[in-house]
Amino acid sequence: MGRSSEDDPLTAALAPPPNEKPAEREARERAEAESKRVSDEIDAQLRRERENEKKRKPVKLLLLGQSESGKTATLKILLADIFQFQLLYCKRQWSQDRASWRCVILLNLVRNMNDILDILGREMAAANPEALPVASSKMTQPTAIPTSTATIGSPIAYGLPLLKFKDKHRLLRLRLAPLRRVQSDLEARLGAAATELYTTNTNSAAPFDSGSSTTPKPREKEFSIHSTNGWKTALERFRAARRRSGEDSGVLRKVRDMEDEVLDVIAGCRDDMRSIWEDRVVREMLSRRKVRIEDSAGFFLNDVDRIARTDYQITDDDIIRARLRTVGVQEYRVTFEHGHSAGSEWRMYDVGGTRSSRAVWYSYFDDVDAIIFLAPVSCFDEKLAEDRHVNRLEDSYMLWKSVCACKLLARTQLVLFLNKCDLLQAKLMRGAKIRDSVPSFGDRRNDVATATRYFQQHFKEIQRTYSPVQRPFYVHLTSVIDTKSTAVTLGAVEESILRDHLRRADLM
Ligand SMILES: Nc1nc2c(ncn2[C@@H]2O[C@H](COP(=O)(O)OP(=O)(O)OP(=O)(O)O)[C@@H](O)[C@H]2O)c(=O)[nH]1
Ligand SMILES: [Mg+2]
Repeated sequence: MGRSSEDDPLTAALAPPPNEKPAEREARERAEAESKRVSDEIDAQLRRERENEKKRKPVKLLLLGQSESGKTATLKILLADIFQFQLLYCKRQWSQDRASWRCVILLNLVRNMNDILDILGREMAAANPEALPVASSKMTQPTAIPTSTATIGSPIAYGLPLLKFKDKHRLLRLRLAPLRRVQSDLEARLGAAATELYTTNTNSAAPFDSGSSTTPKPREKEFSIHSTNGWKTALERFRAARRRSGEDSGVLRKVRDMEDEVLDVIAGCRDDMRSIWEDRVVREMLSRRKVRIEDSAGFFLNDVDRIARTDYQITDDDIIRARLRTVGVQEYRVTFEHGHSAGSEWRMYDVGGTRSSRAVWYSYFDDVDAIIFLAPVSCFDEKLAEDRHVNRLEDSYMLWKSVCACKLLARTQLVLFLNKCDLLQAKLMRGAKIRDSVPSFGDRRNDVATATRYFQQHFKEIQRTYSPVQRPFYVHLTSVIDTKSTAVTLGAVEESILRDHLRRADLM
C-alpha cells in the first residue's frame, strides 16, 4: 500500500505550518522568493563561469611543413610580436633567448665559411694534385648548402679552363683552419639541433598517416620535449650552463672562456673570411659548381663585418634568419594580455620537419584549433636533404594531402603559407625554368605571380579532394623573413583562428 504525500516527512517539513496567519504567510513567501532569487543567481553565475571556462580553453595551434620550410622562423615572429607587449618576465626570457641565439648565428656564419673552404680545398687539389696532400683536402659533407645546389661535377667536366688559385688562397685556407674547431665546439654545445640530417629511416612523406583512426597514439617520450615557455633543447643547454655557472665560479670561468675564445677566433678571422667571400676566383668556383651559399638556411657571410666582432650586438632580424633545426616537438604557452586575444591562452607547437621526425606529429593532432602549414615554393627544383630522390615540392604536396585527409583534423582550420616567395623570385630572375622540374607547368609564364597561382591551385585541389568535410581554403603568399609583413599576416590569421575557436566553444 502506497503512502500519501502527507505521510512523506520531507513534504511535511516543507509544508506551511497549520493555522498560518496571513502576515506569517506573506513573510514566508517573501523569504521563499528571496531564496529562489539567490539560487537563480547562483545558477546563472555557474552557467557564466562554465561559459567562460569553455572560452578559456587554450587555443591550440600547430606549425607543420617539411624541414627548412620556415616553421620556426614563423613562430619566432609570432613570439617576438607577442613578447613586445607582454609581462616583464617574458621580456626577460626573450632577452636571455637573444643572448643564446648569438651563438647560433656565429655557428651559421662559421659553417658558411667552412663549406666554402671545403669546396676550395677540393678544387685546389684537383687543380694541382701535388701541391696539396690528400689528407689536407679531406672533406666533410657540406652542411649548409641547399640540397639542390650541392656540388656538381668538376670544372674539367664543363670543359672550362682550370681555376687559377694563388698562394693567397693557400694562405687564407691555412689562416682560416681554426674555424673548423670553432664549428665543432659550437656544434657540441648546441647538440643534435646544430647539424642537419642527411639520411632518414622513413621513405614516407607522412609517417603519421597509418594512424588515421580517431585515437591519438601515445606520445613518444624521446620526442616529447616540452617547455612552458621559451626556446628549448639546444638553447636550453646554454642557459643550463649559465645557471650552473652561477653556482660554481669554476664552471662560470669555463663557459666564459669558451665563449670568449670562440668570439676571439671568429673576430680574428673577419678580414680573411671577407677576402675569401669576395674573391673573384672563389665566386667563379662556386658558380661553376652551382653552389649558392647565399640561398642556404642561416646565411650570414654578407654581414661578416658586423657579426665577426667581439662586441657583436644581435638584432631581431638576425634571430629570424638564424638556422637551428627543431628536434622533436616544442610547445610554447602564451597568455595574451592585449589585443583581440586578450585573456586567452595559446599553445603553439613547433615540430621537426624531416621525414623521420613526422611520425610523432599525430599525437599532437587531438583537439587542434588550427594548423599553419608551410610549403616553401622556391624549392620546386630541389631535393630533400634527408632523401635525395624526393623533390621538395612533391614532398610538400604529399604532406599536405595527408594533413587534409586526416580525420582527426577534419574540423581544424588549415592555413597554408606558400613561403620563401623572395627566394622563388630570385631563382626565377636567375633564369631557373619551372617546367624543367615541374613538367605539368608547361608553357605558362615563368614568373612569381603565375607560379604561385599554379602551386596554389594544386594545393587547393588537394584540399578539396581529400578533406573528409569541406572547409574554407586559406592561403597566404609569404616571405617570412620579411618580419613586418609576416607580423601583419599573422595578426589576421590569429584573429580568424580565435573567431573559430570561440564559435566552437559556443557549440560545446
Ligand atoms: N629567404 C628566406 N628565408 C627563409 C624564409 N622562411 C624561412 N627562411 C629561413 O630558412 C631557414 C629554415 O627555416 P626554419 O624556420 O628553421 O625551418 P623549419 O621549418 O623550422 O625547419 P625544421 O626545424 O628543420 O623542421 C632559416 O634560416 C630561416 O631564416 C623565407 O621566406 N625566405
Ligand atoms: Mg624548426
